[in-house]
Order: sequence, then structure tokens, then C-alpha cells
Amino acid sequence: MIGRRAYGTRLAGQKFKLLPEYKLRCGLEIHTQLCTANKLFSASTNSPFAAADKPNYHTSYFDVSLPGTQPLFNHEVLLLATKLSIALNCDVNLNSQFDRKHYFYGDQPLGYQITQHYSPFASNGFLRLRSIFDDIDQDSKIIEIQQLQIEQDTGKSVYKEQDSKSLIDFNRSNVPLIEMVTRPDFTDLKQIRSFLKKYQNLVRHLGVSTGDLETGAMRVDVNISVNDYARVELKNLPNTSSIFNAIKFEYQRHVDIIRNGDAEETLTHSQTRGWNGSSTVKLRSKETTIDYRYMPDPELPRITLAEDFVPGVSQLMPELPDQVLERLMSAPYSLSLKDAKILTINSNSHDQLYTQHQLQQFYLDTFKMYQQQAGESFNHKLPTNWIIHELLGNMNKLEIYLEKVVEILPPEEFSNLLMFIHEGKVSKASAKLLLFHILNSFKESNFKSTSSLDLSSLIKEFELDAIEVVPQEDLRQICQGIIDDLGDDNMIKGIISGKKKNSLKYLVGQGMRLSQGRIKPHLFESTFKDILGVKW
Ligand SMILES: Nc1ncnc2c1ncn2[C@@H]1O[C@H](COP(=O)(O)OP(=O)(O)OP(=O)(O)O)[C@@H](O)[C@H]1O
Ligand SMILES: [Mg+2]
Ligand SMILES: [Mg+2]
Repeated sequence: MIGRRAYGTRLAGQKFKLLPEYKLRCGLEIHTQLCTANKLFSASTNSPFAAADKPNYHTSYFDVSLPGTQPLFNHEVLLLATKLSIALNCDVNLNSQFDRKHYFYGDQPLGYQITQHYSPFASNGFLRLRSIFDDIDQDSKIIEIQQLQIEQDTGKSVYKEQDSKSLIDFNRSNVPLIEMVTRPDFTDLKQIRSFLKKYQNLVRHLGVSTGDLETGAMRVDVNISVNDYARVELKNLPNTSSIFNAIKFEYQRHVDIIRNGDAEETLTHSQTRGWNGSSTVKLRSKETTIDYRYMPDPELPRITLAEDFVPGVSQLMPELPDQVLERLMSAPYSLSLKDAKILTINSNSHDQLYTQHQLQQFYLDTFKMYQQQAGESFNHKLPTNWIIHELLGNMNKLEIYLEKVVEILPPEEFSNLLMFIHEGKVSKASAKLLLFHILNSFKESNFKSTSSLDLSSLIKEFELDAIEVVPQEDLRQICQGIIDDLGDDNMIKGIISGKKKNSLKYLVGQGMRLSQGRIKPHLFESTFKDILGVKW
């Protein structure tokens, strides 16, 4: 019965849904390139992206597997691997070991990859997803981490179809990788999506990797099984949309097979499949599994860590992203989750005008100064609105880097601006004009402002200050003008009779607009009431 309807989920445009009688299980293997200065087993510079550099530029004899060369372990890797292991609550192995995983491919001329098979760097960790921070349906979900192993990346094959040649770029060869393997704990797509985001943000936050999927700095393999049949491993998933489209496709494929009664035949052996953009395709099955003939690498000594190494690195750990979010969402900052994420979640896009770290620091410094200046009466929303919304809006509009903003408006100056608003010395509208003007003219001067910023005189110069005392005659004239221009007798009658009390606000709004917010609304309100003889 359900069968016929559920088959429909395959139709294009229909929303994908997991069916309760077909239970999904998923485990992830994530490869992350570490951003060390040098490569894993050689002194070559670690710069894996040939697009920015010449191919085969960052290579040594060892990276191209010249016979007779030997690996030399780069200890810098230990610090990054340990930081990540601690953040993922893993037990770091004080005595880990490198192994050779044999297979031949053009981009791996050594004939084996150096990895950690028998005795990985760290194991038995977990990452907790929580519904308040991560978009999941459960209150809390623990994803267990099976292990973290250090291994070397391979070279990169480049296929030239026109002359059926394939070229190899060894810039990526021997770049340090961490392979992180989770247990098959994922039971829906939201958990996978938020885990990937959280893991990506974590490696960026720790400065361990750029975490970019587009460049291949982070690569995700997905293992899936349905109703405890054999797992299928999905590889070659270059971006988020292929990851999720491949999972959806593969889930539906399993469901169809089970429904058709073919599962015993088809789903009892594990296999590896790739993604071609619209469907998953078989790469190899259990029967053709490569025998990697793992063996300890005799050229590399064991990694033996001193007892106090891990506790030492723990002391160097920054506050983790969830803790930062929690802190920003409680007093005195009281940010919404959305705003707190703007200050903490690293997007890493290349046209970004600031890093999260810079923005968070600017916010915290400004907040502190404003709080000191305003004392008891400080309003936690002011720094939020004026930094996260107004300032970022202007930076995007004018394409100004935060580094530049800080030159003209350092936290103490920004806090002065907040105080002018706080004390009602300038209206919001005037402050917006002022902020735009300051940034725009700084940009127009090619970021070479000659004199230091003097907010008070700018406010005077542009007549942006709130007008405390307005001659009654002037005020009456403005208000009468607004009533005449309106030409809406019904509204006026409604205001006078009290039937349309809200319309008075409209008139006040017109006054605010005309005076660009410099005249206080209560002055308009009393004058309108006076002119119209309002009794209520
Ligand atoms: N029944 C299952 N359903 C879904 N995923 C599973 C299941 N059993 C294991 N997995 C997942 O399969 C992955 C196994 O990865 P692991 O690196 O240990 O081995 P591998 O894939 O055989 O090796 P390689 O690194 O050579 O690809 C893990 O992410 C694990 O969670
Ligand atoms: Mg695998
Ligand atoms: Mg693996």
C-alpha cells in the first residue's frame, strides 16, 4: 500500500522523505588537509593548490617517490592533530604507528600510501549535536568518532581529453591529511548536514585546515546502509549538493531493491559507488576489493608522545565554538543565535571582508567600552544593531575591509558613536547617515585620512544633532504643511474624533521624515494635537 505512493518520492521536484520502515544508517570518513607550513614527510612547502601556483612546484624528491629517498616526519603535524583530537573528545594514542597501504596509481608512484592502520593517532571520541545550535530534530545527538589517523595525500591526476593524455601534479603529494572516521550513528540527513557544518567550522576555528570542500581541503566519503543490509561506500562527492543528492539517490535505490525482494541477492555484499551528477554508479564490489597488504612502515619510527604532551596542548586550546556561542547568547551580550553565529561561524568565502575572529574581537572590544561609558543604562542591543547590522551592511555596500574600518573607527571611536545614539544626541537616521559618510569619505580618500576623526564636529558640520528646542512657530508651520499636503479630511476627522488614533502616528512619522529624525517625536505629537484640537 505504502509502496505505490512512496515510489513517487523518486519523481523530480518531490520532497525527499525517509520512510520509517526503511531505517537509514550512515557513517562518514572525512579527509582534511592540515595547513602546516611543510609537507608530512618532506621539507617541501605545503601548498596543494596548483591553480594558484605552477604544477609540480612544491615538490621534493620524496614527494615524487624517487627511489632511494626516505620519509622524514614533520612534527608540526602533531600539534594540529592533537588539537583536533582534543576538540573531538578522543583518546590520543601515546604510541601510534605508520603503515603502508599498497595500491598502484599514477598519482601515487611509491606504490603505497603511508597511513595509520593498526595503531591510529587517536580514537574513541565524539561530537555532540544539539538542537539549540545545530539544526537537528532531536534535543541532542552524539556522533561517536571511531578514530583519527594521520596519512599523506596523493598527487592529482589531470585528464586532457583532447589528446587523451593524463598529467600528474605532485603539489598535493604528501600533504598531511587527517582521516576522521565516525561510527555509523547518523540516522537522518539533518544530522549529517549539521555534523559536516560543525566539523568544518571546528577545523577552521582551530586553525587546523581551511576546511574548504571546493578546493578539496575537506573531502567526504559517505557509508550508508538501509535496514541493516550491507553498507555501500559513496566516494567522489566534491561538494555539499553531491553529498546529499548521492545519499538521497542511494537511499531510494536501497528502498526499491528491498521492496522488489532483491535485497538478499543485491544488498548482502558491500560495495563502493561514485556519483556522476545524477546517479550513483558502481566502482567496485566486495569480490574485487583491493587487498592493501597493510604493513608497518619500516622507514618510520613510532610516534611516541611524552605523558605531558596532551595536557600541554589542552592548555593551548581556544574556547570551542559551542562555548563561544553560549557565552555570546547570555548576559551581558544576550545575542540571538543568528547574530551569535555571525560572530562565530567561519564561512571562509574568499571575498569575505573580515574573519569571524576579527569581527568578534571588534564587537567584544566595542561592547566593553560602550558598557563602561553607558554604565547601568547600557542597552545590549545597540552594539549588536550597529555592528552586526549597520556596519556590516555598509562594509558590504562600500566593499571595505574590517581592517580598514578599524583604522578610522577603532572600538573606542565606535563606542563614542554608540554613546551619541544612546544619549539621544543624534537620531538613528542621522547616525546612519553619519556612519555611511565616515566610511564613504575614508574610502574616497583612499584610506588616507589626514585628520583624526572628530564625531562631535562632524555632527555639527552636517547638522545631524538632535534639535532640543524648536521654536513653537516653526513647529506649527511644519505640522500645518504636513496636514495640508496630506489632503485627507477623513483621516483628520478620524484623528480628532479618536476613531483613528493610530493615524496620528502616521503624521508624526511624516514629521520625523521631514526633519530626518532630528526633532523628537513627542514634540510633533503635541503640536499636531494642538493644531487639530485633539481632546483624547
Ligand atoms: N552498517 C553500516 N552502515 C553504514 N555505515 C557503516 C556501517 N558499518 C560501518 N559503517 C561506516 O563505514 C566506515 C568505515 O570506514 P573505515 O575507514 O573504517 O573503513 P573502510 O571504508 O573499509 O576503509 P578505507 O579507509 O580504505 O575506505 C565508517 O564511517 C563507519 O561508520
Ligand atoms: Mg572508506
Ligand atoms: Mg577509511
